[in-house]
Amino acid sequence: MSNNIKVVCRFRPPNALELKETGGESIVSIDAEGTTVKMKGQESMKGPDSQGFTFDRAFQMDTKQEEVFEYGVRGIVDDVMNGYNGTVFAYGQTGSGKSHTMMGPDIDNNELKGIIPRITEQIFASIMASPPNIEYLVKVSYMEIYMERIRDLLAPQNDNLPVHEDKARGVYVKDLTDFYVSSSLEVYEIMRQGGNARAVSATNMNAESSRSHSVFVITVQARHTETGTQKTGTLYLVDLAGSEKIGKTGATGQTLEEAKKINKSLSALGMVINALTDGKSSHIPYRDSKLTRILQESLGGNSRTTLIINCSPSSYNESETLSTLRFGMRAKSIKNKARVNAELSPAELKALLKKAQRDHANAGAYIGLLEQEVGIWRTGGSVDKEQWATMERALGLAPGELEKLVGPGGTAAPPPLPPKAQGSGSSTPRVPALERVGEGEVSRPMTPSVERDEREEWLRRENDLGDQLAKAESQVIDQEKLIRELRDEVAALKDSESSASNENKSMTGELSDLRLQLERLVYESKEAAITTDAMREQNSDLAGELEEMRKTMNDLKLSQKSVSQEGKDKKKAEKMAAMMAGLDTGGMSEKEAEIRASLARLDDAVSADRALSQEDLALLRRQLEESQILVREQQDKSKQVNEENEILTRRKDELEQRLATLESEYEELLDKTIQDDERADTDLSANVQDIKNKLEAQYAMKLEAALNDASDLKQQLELKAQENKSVTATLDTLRGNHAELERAFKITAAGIEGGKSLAESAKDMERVRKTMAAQLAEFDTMKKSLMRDLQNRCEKVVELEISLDETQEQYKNVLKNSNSKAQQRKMDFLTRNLDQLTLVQKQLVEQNSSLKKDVAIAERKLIARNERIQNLEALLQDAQEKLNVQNLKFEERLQSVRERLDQAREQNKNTSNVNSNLNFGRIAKPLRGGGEAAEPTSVDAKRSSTFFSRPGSFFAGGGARS
Ligand SMILES: Nc1ncnc2c1ncn2[C@@H]1O[C@H](COP(=O)(O)OP(=O)(O)OP(=O)(O)O)[C@@H](O)[C@H]1O
Repeated sequence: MSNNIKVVCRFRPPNALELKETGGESIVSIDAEGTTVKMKGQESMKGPDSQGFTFDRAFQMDTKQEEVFEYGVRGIVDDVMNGYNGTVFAYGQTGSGKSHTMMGPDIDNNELKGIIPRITEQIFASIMASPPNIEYLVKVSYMEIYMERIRDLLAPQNDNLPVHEDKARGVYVKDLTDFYVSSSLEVYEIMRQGGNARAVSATNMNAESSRSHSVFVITVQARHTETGTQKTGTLYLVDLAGSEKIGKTGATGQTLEEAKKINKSLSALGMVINALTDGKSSHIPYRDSKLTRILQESLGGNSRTTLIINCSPSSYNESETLSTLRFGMRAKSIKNKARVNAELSPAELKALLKKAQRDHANAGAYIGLLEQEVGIWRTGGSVDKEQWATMERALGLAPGELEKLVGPGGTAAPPPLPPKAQGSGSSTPRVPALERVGEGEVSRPMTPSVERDEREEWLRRENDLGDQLAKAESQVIDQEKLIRELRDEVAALKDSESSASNENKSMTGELSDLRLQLERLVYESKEAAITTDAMREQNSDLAGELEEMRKTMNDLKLSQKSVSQEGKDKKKAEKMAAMMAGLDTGGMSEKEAEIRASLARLDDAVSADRALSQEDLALLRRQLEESQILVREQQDKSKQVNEENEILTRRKDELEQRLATLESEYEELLDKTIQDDERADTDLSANVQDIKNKLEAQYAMKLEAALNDASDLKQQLELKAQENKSVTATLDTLRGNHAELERAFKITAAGIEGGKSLAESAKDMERVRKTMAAQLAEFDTMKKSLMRDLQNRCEKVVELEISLDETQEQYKNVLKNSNSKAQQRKMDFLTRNLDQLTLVQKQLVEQNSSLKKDVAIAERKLIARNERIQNLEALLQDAQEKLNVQNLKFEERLQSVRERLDQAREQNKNTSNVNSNLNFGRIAKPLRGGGEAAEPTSVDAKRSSTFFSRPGSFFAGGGARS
């Protein structure tokens, strides 16, 4: 039965972009019948396009989903339920509303849901309404054609399925997973699962644009449970990829490749339509693309097909809309030959067998007759023309009877055996479908120039080749993937190699830098050593200078000391002079001289035996008185000396006490000064310590000297006491002498007065004289010793005073040390000098040590760097070795990955039938309706049940509507 493709056109409302670009103005007008579309755009006004495009139906922008379904699709679903194949195509540019039409924006929304949900619902509604003696099996599959590869969306790992064709099934996709479904919800779930697996890539025109063709297949098998007859209707729901020109999508690179391939299948579709409609092509290029190959039956074959062309009403997409409308127009004239896909029941098969057996028996009888005739002819005999072997004669029919049976112009096909020849004689009804099978009628377009007998073999071979091709393609793809991975790996390795070489370079650079640094360090080290030596020399020079300065300082100190000693001596001499000046020895000497002169005169008088004159006596008396006065004076002086001695002793004690006080004060002050100095400058602590030590040494010396002096003074005091005693004794003696002199004078005076002899007087005088002389000598000696003693004492006192002065001076100096500016300056100067010297020395020492350290560090660094260089070289070598090892490992791993991949593929193939998410659909679920066979509820129900409600009607050809 021939039927044209139904083409409907649907316009969508202008989208945001179009509103923005053109203000939403529509350039489309549809006539009152709703069949002809006219475009008002510039391009459309030229040529035949200006006449408009007439379709089965043209839908306005505001057409409801239901309307499109009712007009364009419902009939096809009915036919599918009746065992016909059906196809619904959605064609149009990206964003023209294909998905909107096919699926709809919301499955659960009654108004908005698209064709596919409505089809699903209608199928199950029809099943529910069908009589219970018809058993249905509904199964679905979902695939995508992307980049000329068929991917199973319900088992996405199968991404390059081959297309097969055989006599029984026609064209089909091998190994495509199908799921049995028993409700719309299950269908939706499967669609969702498949939709998730779709390859979607955004383009500039529509963010949700799909650049793959999707094909949703619903197969409905209906089996009459009583007769066993079965028919199968397959519905293809095809959402084609965007038909726009590549330039407009802004596709480049990979997307451009995709677009080209997609366009290849779309242009193949166009070529097929052209070939089908131009009326002269003997070859239809179905095999040019996977899409046209799968849809071979839908285009010019065994299918009821509706093409929905989706268009934009805006001038912005005018050229795309025009090309879409032209496509629709061309497709409109395609003629299909839809037929029911029925399978023979056992009874039909039996009838067929019987017919074949009968034909065989007829042929056998005819052959036997012919052989008989041939035998006659061969033996030279002849057979009358009337007796020639014919089928009629073989079958025992009257002449012309066979023609009556098969009809005029019939073929030489043997007529059915007469009832007698049919054995049982049971009548088998004529089955047109069986006759078609017997006649080899095939509604599918046949491959030209291939003999029908060879066709099966040819298809088998083609299928095998298709399998091999798919396998090879998969292998190629895998290989390409592998190559890509290997390329990536190689690139990564190259990168790592280049980075390693860069690292190597940088390390080499670093190495050379390090070497340079090393050389520089060696050079610097040498220089430092030289500098150190020079510094050492300078240091020793400076140490010498320091030593000299110290010596000079000591000399200066000594000279200062000697100067002060000289001054001290001078001072001492002066003091001694002043002290000694106080001691009036001259008077005594004069008196002594006078006494001595008187004694000499007395001696002279005694020796001359002359009597002493009154003058002499008066003189003697006077001298005696004077002597007495002198003695008294001497006594006074002695007393005075004693007193002075006591005073001196006291003063000495005082001085000693003061010295002790001063010493303690000095110590305190020294400590204080040192502490102050230490606090003020801890760096000077060493110097202060030096000074302190020196001062302490000086102090110890002075203390020792003072103690020595004190002990000397004690000794001298003892001596003095002894001398005092001796002076006292002398004084006593002198007193005795004086008393004796007085007595002698009295005697003399009495003698003179009493008339004693001169001789006695002379003797007495002599005695007195001798005594006096002895006493004088004694006195002289004593005087000398006293003078010596006095001088010594004076010296000691002076020394003590000087020592005291010095101590005071020192004390003052110490005081000044903290106060005196000059001293401070001097001290500061000296300290500075000392500091500077110390600093210089320190610096030199530090420089020296730092240089030594630097040299040591440099040497260490050098060693470390050398080690690092060696390490780095070793690491580099290691890395290269590792790289090689890794390379080998990688290759091994790659090999194992390949093997595992192959294994996984194998397993996948085996397990592809198991889908955890869709585990409800792998078992056939026969569905039976609860509808009344005799009273169908609707036209559709009628359609779906006509077949089986009247068994005879099946064989009478419950044909699809044309
Ligand atoms: N008839 C319509 N009524 C209202 N909106 C529509 C209609 N047709 C399409 N649209 C809207 O236009 C936009 C694009 O539609 P859709 O996605 O169906 O285009 P498409 O042709 O399937 O695109 P693609 O080729 O990318 O799949 C969507 O937002 C959709 O809702």
